Amino acid sequence: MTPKFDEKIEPIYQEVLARNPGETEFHQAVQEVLESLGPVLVKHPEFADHRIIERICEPERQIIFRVPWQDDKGDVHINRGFRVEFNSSLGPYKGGLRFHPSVYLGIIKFLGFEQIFKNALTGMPIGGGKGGSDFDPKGKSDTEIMRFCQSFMTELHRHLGEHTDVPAGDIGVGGREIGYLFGQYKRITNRWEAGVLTGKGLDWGGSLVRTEATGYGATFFVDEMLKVRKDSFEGKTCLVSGSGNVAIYTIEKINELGGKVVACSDSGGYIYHEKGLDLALIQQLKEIERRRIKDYAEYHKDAKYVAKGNIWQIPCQVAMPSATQNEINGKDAATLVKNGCIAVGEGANMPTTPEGVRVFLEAGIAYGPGKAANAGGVATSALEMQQNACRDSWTFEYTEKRLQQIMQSIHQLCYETAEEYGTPGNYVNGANIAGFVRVARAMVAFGLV
Ligand SMILES: NC(=O)C1=CN([C@@H]2O[C@H](COP(=O)(O)OP(=O)(O)OC[C@H]3O[C@@H](n4cnc5c(N)ncnc54)[C@H](OP(=O)(O)O)[C@@H]3O)[C@@H](O)[C@H]2O)C=CC1
Ligand SMILES: O=C(O)CCC(=O)C(=O)O
Repeated sequence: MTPKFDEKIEPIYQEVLARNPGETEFHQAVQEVLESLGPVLVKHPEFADHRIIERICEPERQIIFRVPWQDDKGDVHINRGFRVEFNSSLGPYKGGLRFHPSVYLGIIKFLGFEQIFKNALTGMPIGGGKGGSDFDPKGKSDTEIMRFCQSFMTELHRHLGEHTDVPAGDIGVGGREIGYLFGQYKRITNRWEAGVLTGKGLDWGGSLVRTEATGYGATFFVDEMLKVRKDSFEGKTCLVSGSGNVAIYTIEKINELGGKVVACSDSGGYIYHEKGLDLALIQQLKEIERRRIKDYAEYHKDAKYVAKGNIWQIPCQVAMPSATQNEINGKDAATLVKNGCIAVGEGANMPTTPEGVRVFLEAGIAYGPGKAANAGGVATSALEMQQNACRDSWTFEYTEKRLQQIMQSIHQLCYETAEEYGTPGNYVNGANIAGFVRVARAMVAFGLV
């Protein structure tokens, strides 16, 4: 599909393609933002004078390193580690670490690029970065995970600091991995520096609600989009892809708001349970036993497991992709719309292809892009940093209220910005423009750095 750029922006995009060959996910993330920015340059010619778009597309720093580790049999393995410190205009680099065999520089750069604008939308003092490794945690023992994390942090620690760069989790990195990473950071630096990582355990500097935050936040965002349409989750049939951290807490909050989630998935296939998913069972299988979603059907004979099935073919009113990038293509989007879907909220990062995004926008459904809808995770990480800075810990109720207010204000900002720029209801434009303008203003203020 041909991208639609303003004539001043087309050459910038061509330059990004030429300078970053083969990084298709990064190209896609840049395309999506740049398509929104034409009217911004008309309103703010100073951004063009300062070549803000060109500068924002170039990471401030990219770190690639070797991660050697030993498995339980004593065999040696070599993985590759990454940290892309993309933009520190609004605060220290902030963004998760992904451990997955598909990871390469193009994935980390797309995630880091998205993170710049997402973090700006939160209104909190955090810049954008992302990292990870092509290490596959699946099927590894706890001791293998520990040795890998220790080796990864042995290199990464020199680039981190509470005022410099603050990682957290993403796919394949949860509380267990953050524990091993924090332990190694503490050991190497001889500093108990809580603010250097977020997603920590509650006994050692973590924040209540950080575990739930991305899923809860995405659900709050969809709730706001529904309110604009004088609607709610009450009685809605919903699909949530994935069955990891984001998916689980999306399901929990949808249930609380009166919706019914009938299907979720993992990379093996999806489970369909017409009367509504048994969330306690999913948590037991995924969070505790680290099993596959197909095992759900062993416990519920009226549920159906479809190996390699396409979850988006199930009729629903609300869809919340919460697994990975490009999981909804143009055809899936058209199927969702045809089957009566009225709202899509992206818990995952860039889960919809550009063709899919176009289908949703043309259909006029409520479509909340990831950089706005899933910002609750990183926003609550920033709340964790605030608690660490004042050596405090807040209650669940207070922290969740703060999260909800942040999601409401992100929704409002995207909604109003879309209107201001002549595309009412287009949250893609609203999020891209509002996030970009915040970062661009700071970059102009700093001069040429
Ligand atoms: N954790 C957070 O706070 C935030 C996460 N996100 C985004 O949310 C998404 C999910 O992250 P999170 O829940 O933390 O990760 P988890 O590792 O906890 O869960 C990921 C889930 O997605 C599935 N999945 C991953 N890759 C693929 C794939 N290639 N094809 C099909 N299914 C896949 C996994 O299945 P399997 O186990 O079979 O691989 C698993 O069910 C990601 O896009 C992440 O970037 C966004 C904001 C914050
Ligand atoms: O909490 C964080 O710092 C990172 C969250 C994240 O990786 C994301 O928003 O995609």
